[in-house]
Amino acid sequence: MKYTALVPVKSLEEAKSRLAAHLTPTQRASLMLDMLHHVLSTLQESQLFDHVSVVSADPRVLQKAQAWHAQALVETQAGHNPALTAAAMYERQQGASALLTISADLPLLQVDDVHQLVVRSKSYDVVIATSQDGSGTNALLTRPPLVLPYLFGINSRYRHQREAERLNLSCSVQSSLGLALDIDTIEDITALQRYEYAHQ
Ligand SMILES: Nc1nc2c(ncn2[C@@H]2O[C@H](COP(=O)(O)OP(=O)(O)OP(=O)(O)O)[C@@H](O)[C@H]2O)c(=O)[nH]1
Ligand SMILES: C=C(OP(=O)(O)O)C(=O)O
Repeated sequence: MKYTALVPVKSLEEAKSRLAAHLTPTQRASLMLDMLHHVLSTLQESQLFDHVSVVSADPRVLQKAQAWHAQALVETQAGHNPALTAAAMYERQQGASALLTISADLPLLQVDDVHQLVVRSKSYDVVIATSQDGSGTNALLTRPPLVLPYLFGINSRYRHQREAERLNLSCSVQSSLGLALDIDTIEDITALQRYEYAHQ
């Protein structure tokens, strides 16, 4: 079984747009890259993946991805779902038998979170890791790749679950702090700072 991980990253100028009122463009780009570095390091440290890829339209992101020992995939189809679909087709061609798609903005992600996802995927076709409010998808592990179409966007957790049901795929939902706390809003940054203060 060849597990591969795929991390989609928006162009830095557009990333973290919900933080535009609070952070300068330089701060947003550097926050994004710091979080990406953490996610890539955690995936690599887990030693669960044949390799880790980053798909982005941004040359700066792709350059960093390579420097951090990930494979850089140029976004050939614009937008979150099309970019992932094209990249997943490529990974499938390269022999991936299971594919984890995971957000780049998970600063509390730990090896154990990733380990649990992979363990669960041995018994299910699809594993979904939810965002904090339960409505989004922060990670999606499918075996084989593309057995479920990517439906990221509003209420994607429910849309992925319903589509899995429609396609008669077994599906499990996982929630853990490391997978749930994605940094989108100023409230998320406050929650992260509180967590770090309490655990320092
Ligand atoms: N390659 C690629 N990745 C994307 C695209 N849209 C979103 N992502 C990535 O998908 C994950 C979740 O993205 P969002 O939370 O929607 O976007 P964001 O930049 O983090 O935040 P907002 O701009 O505030 O929506 C992050 O890793 C993003 O970088 C896209 O069009 N192309
Ligand atoms: C973050 C999500 O999607 P998008 O990036 O497309 O808004 C999601 O589906 O939880």
